[in-house]
Amino acid sequence: MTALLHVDSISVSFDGFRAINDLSLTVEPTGLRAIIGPNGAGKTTFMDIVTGKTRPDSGRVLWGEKAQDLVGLSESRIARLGLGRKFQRPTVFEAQTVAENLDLALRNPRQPLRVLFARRTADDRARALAIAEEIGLLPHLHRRAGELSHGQKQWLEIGMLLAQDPRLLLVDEPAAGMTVPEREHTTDLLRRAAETRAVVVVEHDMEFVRRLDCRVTVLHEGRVLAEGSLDHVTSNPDVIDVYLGR
Ligand SMILES: Nc1ncnc2c1ncn2[C@@H]1O[C@H](COP(=O)(O)OP(=O)(O)OP(=O)(O)O)[C@@H](O)[C@H]1O
Repeated sequence: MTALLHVDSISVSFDGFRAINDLSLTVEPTGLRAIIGPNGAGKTTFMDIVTGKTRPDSGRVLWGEKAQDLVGLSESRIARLGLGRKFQRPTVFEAQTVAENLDLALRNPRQPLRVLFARRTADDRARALAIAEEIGLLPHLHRRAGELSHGQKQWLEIGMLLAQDPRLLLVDEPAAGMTVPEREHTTDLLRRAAETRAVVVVEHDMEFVRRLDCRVTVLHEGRVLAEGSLDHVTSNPDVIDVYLGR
């Protein structure tokens, strides 16, 4: 299978400090991947580079069948190519209802002109309902997003990203601040989303990562320290030393 994303030997320094150090990493077109690692390992910087927020000093970020290099492209251009990013804190439109939030996302897909000229089609309506059901918010369609629980806001934002049908979804610490049932729902949601696209989850919570039941990449000092199943990486002595503690 051709990789969807191939990060090839990227490095970036901030004030002489190498936050990403010759990092190479490959993401397949479908499935879940968890990225873990101690504070300062470079997880956020990795996502910043892939999404065009930070430009690497060297290396390439190759995307899709044509291995297009994303380095130097704007964040909006990269998003339009099919990379969606979910930040840790939910950023939904609090004054709008769940339905309105999903509508906005559906009318703001990867073609920016569509948002200007779009009329709401029956198809959009059906998709909004399908997404609301998928994220578990069908009973809350007409509530303002600001009234939702933290977990529900996170699901709404994931739904808004799914509305844009990204080929790769990058999700930063989705389980933070969630109750146990909310975490279980989030796991299900991400796993289903990963049936048809790549989903990369940066997460500290090892129980959550275990539930994701996927390939895990451990970052340390800006490079890959270990990769494989969670059991494989957590039995690696280097990972135990730098991340898990003895
Ligand atoms: N814009 C910046 N300017 C200076 N240093 C930065 C900048 N961004 C990141 N760093 C440094 O780069 C290193 C990697 O940071 P990064 O946020 O990517 O780590 P992380 O793995 O996401 O950590 P955490 O788990 O704490 O979020 C850290 O030492 C951080 O202080």
